[in-house]
Amino acid sequence: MSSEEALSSTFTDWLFINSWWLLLPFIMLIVVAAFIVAFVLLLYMISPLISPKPLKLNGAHVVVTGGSSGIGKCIAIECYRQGAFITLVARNEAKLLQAKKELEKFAINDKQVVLCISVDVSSDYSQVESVIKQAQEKLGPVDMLVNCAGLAISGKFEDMEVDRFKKLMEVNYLGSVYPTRAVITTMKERRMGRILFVSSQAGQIGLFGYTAYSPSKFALRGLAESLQMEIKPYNIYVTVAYPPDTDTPGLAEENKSKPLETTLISETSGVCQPDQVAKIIVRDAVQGNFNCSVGPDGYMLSALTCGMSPVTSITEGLQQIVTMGLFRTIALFYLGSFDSIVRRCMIQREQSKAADKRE
Ligand SMILES: NC(=O)C1=CN([C@@H]2O[C@H](COP(=O)(O)OP(=O)(O)OC[C@H]3O[C@@H](n4cnc5c(N)ncnc54)[C@H](OP(=O)(O)O)[C@@H]3O)[C@@H](O)[C@H]2O)C=CC1
Ligand SMILES: CCCCCCCCCCCCCCCC(=O)[C@@H](N)CO
Repeated sequence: MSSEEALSSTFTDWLFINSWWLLLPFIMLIVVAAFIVAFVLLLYMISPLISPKPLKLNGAHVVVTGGSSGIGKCIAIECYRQGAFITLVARNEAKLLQAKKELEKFAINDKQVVLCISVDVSSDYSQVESVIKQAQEKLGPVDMLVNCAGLAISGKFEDMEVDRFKKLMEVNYLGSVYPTRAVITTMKERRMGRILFVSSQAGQIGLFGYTAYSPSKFALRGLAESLQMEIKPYNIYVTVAYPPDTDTPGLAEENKSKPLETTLISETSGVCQPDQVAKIIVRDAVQGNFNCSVGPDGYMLSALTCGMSPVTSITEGLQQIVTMGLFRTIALFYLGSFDSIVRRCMIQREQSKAADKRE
């Protein structure tokens, strides 16, 4: 072998060895991609295992706080129509009796019972505990608890009386903690149950006028996430519902003192009918979905704000992964338009104030 030949053969060897190295990143890429595909397929395969078994409402005992009016009443009707036994909880007895009458029109068999209990869910835990005990003695253990009693007050931060901040936390947050605390032990013993919290779209985003209301609805999400992690092994499923403005006596009352900005911003997702909202909420609670949104804006908001919340179906998880960036882009436009509403209202107010002074 001439020295020239020897040189070229070492060069080919060198190239051969090095071209393998060059291929390595591609091989790794293919292996990683194969792993991802296999992982997704595996998740799909086990998805029926992680989706809870739907709750049978027929013959179940459903307790609805705030069940004498609005969304709560419609949720109670929806469950009653599917054969449930209902306990309505609220303060005003006349309204409770009126709601009971309305519910009874939807009976599907003659065994069904509607029980009314008058109590303030937010003031004293021992009272709430004792009325839940009464209800369980009469209609059996609670299969589903619907925390819907709530109050909305809107107004500018500096106009809001300071005690309103406390009031809203008491009714909307503690008023959901107490009934939940009162049913949870029995549910864990029975290894079954559903807990529903009615939050609001204002529990997903903070908006002008909701400095007191929004935090009380955000709090429910924190409670729900923590609680779900504790009770999932006991086969108990938590649902948080985030409705938009819904045509109820509660909304009519809130509208009497709503700032113009809040009205204009809330109009984005329109006004829903309580029976439609109730149907969606009951369906999600029965299925054991953690998240329950209403309408297209609600869907986008929920995907956008899912954070580390539990996922109840693989499809939901995949949808969140794929849509989040797009929805954030859309959200930036919404935020821009909300800012301009607020600025326009401010300028208008200042102009009319100046005009008043001149007169
Ligand atoms: N309507 C809407 O636009 C939206 C409402 N929501 C939420 O949905 C829930 C229901 O709202 P909506 O149907 O409009 O409200 P309504 O005012 O129509 O009904 C509220 C119900 O809660 C009861 N309630 C209020 N405070 C207490 C209390 N301290 N103890 C026991 N019961 C109480 C009321 O009865 P009583 O006064 O006799 O006690 C009534 O039955 C609320 O949590 C609200 O924040 C969320 C998004 C939108
Ligand atoms: C991709 C991003 C989409 C963004 C959509 C934003 C929509 C904002 C509308 C918020 C409406 C708030 C309703 C509060 C209702 C309520 O709880 C009270 N009325 C109770 O009485």
